[in-house]
Amino acid sequence: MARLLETTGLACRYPDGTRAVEGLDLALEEGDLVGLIGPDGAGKTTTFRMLMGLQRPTGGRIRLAADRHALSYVPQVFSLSPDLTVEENLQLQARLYDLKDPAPRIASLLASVDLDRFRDRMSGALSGGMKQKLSLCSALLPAPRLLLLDEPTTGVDPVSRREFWTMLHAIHDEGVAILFSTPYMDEAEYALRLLLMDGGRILAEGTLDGFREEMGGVVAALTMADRKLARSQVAALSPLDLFAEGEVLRARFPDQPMEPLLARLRALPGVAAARESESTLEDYFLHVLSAQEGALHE
Ligand SMILES: Nc1ncnc2c1ncn2[C@@H]1O[C@H](COP(=O)(O)OP(=O)(O)OP(=O)(O)O)[C@@H](O)[C@H]1O
Repeated sequence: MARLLETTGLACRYPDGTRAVEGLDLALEEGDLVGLIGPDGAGKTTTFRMLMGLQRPTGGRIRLAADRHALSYVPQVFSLSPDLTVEENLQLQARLYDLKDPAPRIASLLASVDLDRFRDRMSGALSGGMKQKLSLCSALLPAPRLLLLDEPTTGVDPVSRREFWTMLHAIHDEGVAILFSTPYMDEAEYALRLLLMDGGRILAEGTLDGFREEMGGVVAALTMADRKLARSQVAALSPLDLFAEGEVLRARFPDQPMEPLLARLRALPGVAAARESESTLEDYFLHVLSAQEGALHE
């Protein structure tokens, strides 16, 4: 697969001393559909801004295989004019990209995201989901080979989110490589490859199945009658990982038959119920973070 973009040791330290990105090695290729997953403040936006040439790196380098127009970007915040209609915004962008005869392309892009009915609506009056679709059309106007999307679904309702992912997959099927960021762990399922980012660094790279295999073990999800008691009782069984997710306690144990383990857990004081669970990306994130903390304290 042809390499589209590569960074080595990419870093950004803001003037106030914040190290937003540290030593990022990233390679994106044709056919890629990569999710950059990390909590608020992980350094995702800063990474995108550096890739787009909007933020000057303070270390490392970026190599673009194709020319800059092969790269398009949908920023996190709606950045088209609210005072222009949907169609006018795209006409303006087409002019900025110096596209010849853009009308048929604008029409087909609007139809592909079901926005053609709203072409005369002021962009500022669109819903969050519709604004996202318009931003997507704008980014696709110059027919990019690589599309960068910074948290495209943050603040979008669940139905529109699903619809947005269907559209993105169609775009990917047409041969556009995609790098998206998200703080939502459940959106990992939409990516073919995952990069987990925190504190300006990539903590892990791979697939959800690969992460599950690496972690190994079996996971039990416990409902607690008494949180404190349940936690200390389960901790006494020396699980590999243990953390609370809302009202549920998740515990990962070494590989073993599930039913006897569940029976043992159900019998513990403070535990109301126990069932088998599949490892999630959140489990892996916490697993990696706690392994790092462990390494720091060794
Ligand atoms: N202009 C700036 N000056 C100083 N620090 C900044 C600046 N912009 C971002 N930061 C800090 O850099 C770190 C990374 O921020 P960044 O916006 O890249 O993260 P993010 O993963 O995109 O999170 P979010 O979803 O909150 O935007 C954070 O600690 C943030 O507070």
